[in-house]
Amino acid sequence: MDAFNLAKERYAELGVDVEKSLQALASTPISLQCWQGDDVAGSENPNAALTGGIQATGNYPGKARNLTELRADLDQAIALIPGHHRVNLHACYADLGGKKVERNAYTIEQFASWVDWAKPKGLGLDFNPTYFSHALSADGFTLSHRDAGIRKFWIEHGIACRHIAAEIGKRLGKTVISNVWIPDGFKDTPVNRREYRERLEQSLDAVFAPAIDPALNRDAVESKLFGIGSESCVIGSHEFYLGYAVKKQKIVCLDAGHFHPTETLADKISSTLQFVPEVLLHVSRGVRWDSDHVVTLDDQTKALMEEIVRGDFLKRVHIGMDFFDASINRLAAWVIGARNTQKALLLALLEPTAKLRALEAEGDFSSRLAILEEAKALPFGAVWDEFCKRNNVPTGHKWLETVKSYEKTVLANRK
Ligand SMILES: C[C@H](O)[C@H](O)[C@@H](O)C(=O)CO
Ligand SMILES: [Mn+2]
Repeated sequence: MDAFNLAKERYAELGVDVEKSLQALASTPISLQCWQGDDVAGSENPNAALTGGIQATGNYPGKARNLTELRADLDQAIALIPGHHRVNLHACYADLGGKKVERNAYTIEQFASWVDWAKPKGLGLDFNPTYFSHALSADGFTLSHRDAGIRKFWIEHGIACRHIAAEIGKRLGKTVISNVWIPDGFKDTPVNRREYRERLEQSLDAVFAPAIDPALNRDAVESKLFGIGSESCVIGSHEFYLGYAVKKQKIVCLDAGHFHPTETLADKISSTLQFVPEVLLHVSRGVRWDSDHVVTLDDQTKALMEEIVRGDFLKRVHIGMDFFDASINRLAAWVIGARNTQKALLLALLEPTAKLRALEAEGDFSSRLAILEEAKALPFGAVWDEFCKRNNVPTGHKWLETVKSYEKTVLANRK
């Protein structure tokens, strides 16, 4: 018997249907963040500084210099990730065609070429208004700004982006998840947090006022603990957005790097989903701070996927990645991060959850712990390899050969 069929038997002994797990994995897309391909430079002015308290560190050669290169890199990375996936766009990746268009005047016209690229591949797209790297966010404030004119500009940008997202959803026939993240915050202790948060609530109400078909676009809000330059206070904190999302029934975006290092996203899934309809994940890896390292198959990511599967939440959780590592091959970063996110999910899907639940319900916590620990030694690798084979992507580290050859033939020519 081959390794996969032996693995199937081992899992079946614990009541796990491997084929069902593989089906669930195949129908769970991962949204690949386009900004990993060019260090969050965007297409408006790729040489402008990245602001908003986020940083891509490293200078690995070959970063995409325009949308054509970025899409080619995405195509190559996606070809090495098993399953069907999505690409997460930021508004600053508008296709301006050499024209000057302000962000509050963006329409589907600036994103039509993304749709044309995605549609024949069956790729879904997600969207984000861009509230950073812009003259009107230079002092670190956008939707909560004390200047009404600046707030108006960013509200208009937010509304424009929701309409763009809805049109993308319509053209692709796939719902777009739009995520609002703003950098607003204080380096030093403010004395009027209240006023900033009241203004943020009013601005968000204005952004979300136009009714949009939820089958085309759904809105998420993303909190943060601190950023570079907003160490003392972030206006859009977790409590702020959780409260807002519960009140307005919006999607809560949980970024793995946006909490205190001793907190885990895993524990937040079931409590958040008790009060809001859906959760969007920014799967990431903070090393000592919100450093946006590439996702590894670490305990945090495994625990996160376990909670989603154990709570039967897969249909209510959108899985996206958010890291930007410029110190390694940028395609490799996408592939490593996405494959690890999927491996963590597969591990969770292969857990003998029904058996464990029954033991827990009986109060037999000794057996629960014993089975949980023994399950860690089950032959998961053979199931992962089978998933890769069925999806015509390389097993093991063989995908690296393709990335290396792409580096030599394509990336090396980008000087
Ligand atoms: C580029 C993204 O919008 C950004 O990373 C945001 O999601 C975030 O996590 C900021 O820290
Ligand atoms: Mn994020």
